[in-house]
Amino acid sequence: MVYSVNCVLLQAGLAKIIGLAGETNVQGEEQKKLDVLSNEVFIKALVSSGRTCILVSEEDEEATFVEPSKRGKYCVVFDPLDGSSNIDCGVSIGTIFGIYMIKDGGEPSIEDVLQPGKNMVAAGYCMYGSSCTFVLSAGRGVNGFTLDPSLGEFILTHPDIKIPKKGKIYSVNEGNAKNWDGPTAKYVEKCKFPKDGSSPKSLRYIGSMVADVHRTLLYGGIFLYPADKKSPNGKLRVLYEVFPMSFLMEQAGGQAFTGKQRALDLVPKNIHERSPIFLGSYDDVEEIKALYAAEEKKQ
Ligand SMILES: O=P(O)(O)OC[C@H]1O[C@](O)(COP(=O)(O)O)[C@@H](O)[C@@H]1O
Ligand SMILES: [Mg+2]
Ligand SMILES: [Mg+2]
Repeated sequence: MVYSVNCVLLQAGLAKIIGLAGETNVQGEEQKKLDVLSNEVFIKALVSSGRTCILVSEEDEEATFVEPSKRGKYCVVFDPLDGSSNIDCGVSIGTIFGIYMIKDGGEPSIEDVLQPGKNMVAAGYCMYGSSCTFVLSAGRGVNGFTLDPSLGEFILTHPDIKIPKKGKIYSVNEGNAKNWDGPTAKYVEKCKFPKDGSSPKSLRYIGSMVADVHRTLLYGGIFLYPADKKSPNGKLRVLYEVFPMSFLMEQAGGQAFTGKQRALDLVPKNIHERSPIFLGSYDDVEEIKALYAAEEKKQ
């Protein structure tokens, strides 16, 4: 609920607030005004909800520990504004979040969020696009809601989302191709020039994870942000990008793989850790898993 109200506010804010904030975040990335604003909006709302105890945001170097008088049992990890580079040209962006729960009566500690993604109790995202879409899983399937601006409410428009078992689209930043490892390069080659007589897959890449994953969830296919020679751990952040999207994919019948293991089994050592990620339709992820397994056998 807190999330959906804030997503309405952010959608409204998008019309007015574009441009740079003049700061960089902890990861050395240029912050946009909307990165800063959305971070403040979510932190304030989550603290005042009285339901949270630890907040981890992409935009803050350290986790926020909620003061005892306002504390609840949930830890929220979030990317307040995903796809910042697309703000100024009006392309879809979003908010991604995952939720952990501390044990009853326990004193919150950073270990409560340095947990594998499979321990999340819920995850979701909101996409601010041609419509404002809220996708949520509390561990029993995935549901999609669309904002009705006249009511100011999200309406259940996509009940029980299931990702197609196999897709016809792959989504990756091909500008990094010269630095990819063997299995990723082979997989993309297969997408473009299949040798089994099937049709080539179409390439679609927006550069906002939330939009690329949303399309993958609804239409099927695969989203890849692999490791490369320049970024051996990939680019996307484990806690608030990789885990929530992997959680949703599995709940919708798809898979999420890091190149080494099931993504949701990863145990992050720090709150801004990164990981390569391949997620989407079950059969498509199965193919890339086979290529990484073959590569491992060779070594
Ligand atoms: O421009 P690249 O290297 O393809 O990276 C695109 C990825 O970076 C991101 O924009 C990172 O998210 P932020 O905007 O939250 O930093 C993802 O949304 C997207 O998948
Ligand atoms: Mg992001
Ligand atoms: Mg962001």
